[in-house]
Amino acid sequence: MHETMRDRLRSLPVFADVGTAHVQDHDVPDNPLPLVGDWILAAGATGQQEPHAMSLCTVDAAGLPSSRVLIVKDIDDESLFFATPSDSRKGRDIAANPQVAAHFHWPVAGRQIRITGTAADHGRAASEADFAERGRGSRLAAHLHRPGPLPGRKAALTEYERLDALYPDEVPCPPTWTLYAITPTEVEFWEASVDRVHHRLVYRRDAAHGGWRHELLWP
Ligand SMILES: Cc1cc2nc3c(=O)[nH]c(=O)nc-3n(C[C@H](O)[C@H](O)[C@H](O)COP(=O)(O)O)c2cc1C
Repeated sequence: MHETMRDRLRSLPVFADVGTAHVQDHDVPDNPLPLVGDWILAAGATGQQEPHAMSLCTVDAAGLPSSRVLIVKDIDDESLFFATPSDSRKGRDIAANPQVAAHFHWPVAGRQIRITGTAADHGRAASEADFAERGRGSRLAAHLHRPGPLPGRKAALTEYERLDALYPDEVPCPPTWTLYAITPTEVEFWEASVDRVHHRLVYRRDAAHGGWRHELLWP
């Protein structure tokens, strides 16, 4: 019998080999942000590639959502940071509507984190410091970003070579290169369990109390 796409998708294993260690009550910190960093590093230790890659969902002025993957460059007690051009689609969306959602999924660890919050430009000095720490290839490539269609891949390669010759030493930071801070209002930690009784721990920022409140959620 011909195997349909439906059959093939439904036969793929899910949560076949997830971890059995879960966040325990005594591990639950007051602030979720350091725990996000801990989970990224723990996912890396399981062999997960790019454990600091997250999807970021933005919404444009008309309410149309879009998402893409980004690298997290830093996490402090208030925010997660990523860098991108301010005139990119996501940059224009954030200028129109700072509400964002971010998401990590680490299949090997059987974990995900969902974040909602607001994104804001973290300032010129921080953006330039981020740019200065990038490798030469990615600093040059940042200058390739521009709106509108690319006539062909050759045009991008030729432009890259022109930039390489133009900037033999220092590569200047493009004025649009921006380090953004995502300040979460909600962070949910989710862990798969082989018995399907998954673990969910949600933190919500509590403005009145000036900190975070957390609770468990039904699977
Ligand atoms: C693993 C991975 C990491 C990425 N990291 C970044 C990043 O840190 N910054 C960035 O601007 N784009 C990054 N990208 C490319 C983005 O996903 C996206 O294609 C690009 O930023 C254009 O997005 P936009 O048109 O929605 O603004 C990454 C893609 C992948 C797959």
